[in-house]
Amino acid sequence: MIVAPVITIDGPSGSGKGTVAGLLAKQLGWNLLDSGALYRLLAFAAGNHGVDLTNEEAMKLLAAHLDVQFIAAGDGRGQRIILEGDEVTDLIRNEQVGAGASLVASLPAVRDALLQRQQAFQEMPGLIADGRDMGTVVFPDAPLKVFLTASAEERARRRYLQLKAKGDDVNLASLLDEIQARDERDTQRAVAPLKPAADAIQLDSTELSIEQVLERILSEVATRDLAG
Ligand SMILES: Nc1ncnc2c1ncn2[C@@H]1O[C@H](COP(=O)(O)OP(=O)(O)OP(=O)(O)O)[C@@H](O)[C@H]1O
Ligand SMILES: Nc1ccn([C@H]2C[C@H](O)[C@@H](COP(=O)(O)O)O2)c(=O)n1
Repeated sequence: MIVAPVITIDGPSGSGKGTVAGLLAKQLGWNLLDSGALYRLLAFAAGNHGVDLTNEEAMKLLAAHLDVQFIAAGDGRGQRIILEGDEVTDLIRNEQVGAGASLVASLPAVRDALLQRQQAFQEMPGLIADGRDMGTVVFPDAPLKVFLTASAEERARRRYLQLKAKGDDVNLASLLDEIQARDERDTQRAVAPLKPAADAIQLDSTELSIEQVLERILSEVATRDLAG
C-alpha cells in the first residue's frame, strides 16, 4: 500500500506554522491539517453549548461528535471552517479562544478523541500537518518534521500586527504575557507536550522572512525527494 507522505510543522504560538503550512500545501498541492483549529473549535463549541472547559468527560464527548468541515476556499483566503453549519473561520482566531484551546488541549481524553480524526487527513498526494504534537504523537513516522520557533517578543509583535490589521483593539505587552502563558501550558502539560521530535529539523524564524522559512523547508523536501 502506498502511504501518503506527511510533513509536520510543530512549534509555539505565532512562530508562523499556520502561514508556512498553508503556503507549502498550496505550492505542493497537498492536503492541510490545522490541528490547532480543532482545539480552538472545541473551546468555541464548549462556549456555545455551555460546557465547562475543564469537564474532561463532557469535553471528550464534544470532541468525539464535533461537526466540523474544512473547506479549501480556492480564492487565496486559505481554508474556511464550518462548525455545526456556521462559518467560524475568523471567530476562532483570537487570544481568548486560543487560551481556551490550550486549556482543553491538556485533557488526555480530548487528545485521544481527536487522534484518529487528525490521522484521517493523511491522504494522497501528501499532507502538511501543523500543531504541537504532529511529529511526536500524531504522525511519528513522517519523513520530514520541522520544529519552527521564534523569540516570544517577535511572536507577540507578529500577533500584534496581525490583530491590528484585523481592526482588533490590542496591546503588545498583554499579547506577550498571553503568549508566554500559553507557551508555559503547552510545554509543561503531562500529555503530548510541545517539544521537538528527536528527528525534527529546528528552524528559528526570528530573523527569517516567511519566504526564507518556506525556501528552507522546500530544500529539505527536495533533498528527501518527497514531492515526486
Ligand atoms: N517569518 C515571519 N516573519 C514575519 N511575520 C511572520 C513570519 N511568520 C509568520 N508571520 C506572521 O505572524 C503571524 C502569526 O503567524 P501564524 O498564524 O502562521 O503563526 P502560528 O505559529 O500558526 O500561530 P498559532 O499556533 O497561534 O496559530 C501572521 O500574521 C504571519 O503572517
Ligand atoms: N497539535 C496541537 C495543536 C494545538 N494544540 C493546542 C495548544 C494551543 O495553545 C492551542 C491552539 O493552537 P493554535 O491554533 O494556536 O496553533 O491548541 C495542541 O495542544 N496540539
